[in-house]
Amino acid sequence: MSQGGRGAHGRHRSAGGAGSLSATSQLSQSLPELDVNDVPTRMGMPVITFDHVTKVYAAQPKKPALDNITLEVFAGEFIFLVGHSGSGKSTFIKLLTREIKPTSGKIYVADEDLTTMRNWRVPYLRRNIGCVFQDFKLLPNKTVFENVAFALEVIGKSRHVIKTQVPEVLRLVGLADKLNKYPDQLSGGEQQRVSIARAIVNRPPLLICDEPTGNLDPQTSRGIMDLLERINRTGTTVVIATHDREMVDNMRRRVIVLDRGHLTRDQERGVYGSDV
Ligand SMILES: Nc1ncnc2c1ncn2[C@@H]1O[C@H](COP(=O)(O)OP(=O)(O)OP(=O)(O)O)[C@@H](O)[C@H]1O
Repeated sequence: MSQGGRGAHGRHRSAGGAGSLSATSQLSQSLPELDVNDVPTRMGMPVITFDHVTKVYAAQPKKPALDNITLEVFAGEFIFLVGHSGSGKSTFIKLLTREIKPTSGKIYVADEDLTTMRNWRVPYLRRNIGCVFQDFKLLPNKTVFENVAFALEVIGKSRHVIKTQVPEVLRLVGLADKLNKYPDQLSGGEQQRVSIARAIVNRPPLLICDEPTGNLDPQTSRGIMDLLERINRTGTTVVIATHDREMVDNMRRRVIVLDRGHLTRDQERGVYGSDV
């Protein structure tokens, strides 16, 4: 076990000032898709770097939501982020998607410095991060196909790309026969599969899941975790915030424990543990 001692590189990288096309290609170049048989851990550039990150919300000035967090996540890793309610997991995720900024410290996603990133670049960052939530967040008046297609439409993909990629990703998540169903015609597990399909249809190198099995029974949860593991094997880096003890203990992946904003454990092939 290591206690979060990886140490960030402390690099100072420029966000660059190029136009939107260049911004997209820079991000996708720096967040490469890996081959199934070539999933290095701890090699090359980290996908995520937290370098002495502290986040203090104005409403709680004396109690940092995250306190001096330093860690690195490498391409192809599969990580559980665990901790009691209020320990800082959602804050960690919101920092990664640049929903919020740290009070101090540096955050990099691939080579991009999120702390100095201009607002206009944030949508390009988010194209490289798929997000899955506990409550699925599907559009109720769109079909399964349309929900997934919408994620491509909003980033300007052509009809040809949509017609090819949407059925392909729905096959991958096991929903090829539900294309024309509406969310309320699906089980919870199926709805979560749609939301995973939507998150990965643009092939982001990083997938972040906030309590993906929180609303699901144990058997359905296992199916969702199998799917996330399969996605990880294609090279996608997966970060999962969860309270699902059984899942964490069964899967034995890297476990990062937060306790009242502190990183208290960073364990290879970890368990949920009695400190959570
Ligand atoms: N917008 C906010 N304003 C003020 N304090 C906040 C805000 N969001 C979160 N906090 C506080 O920051 C701390 C960390 O909260 P956070 O939501 O990150 O925890 P969490 O581990 O995700 O909890 P849960 O498991 O319940 O989702 C808590 O003390 C919380 O009350």
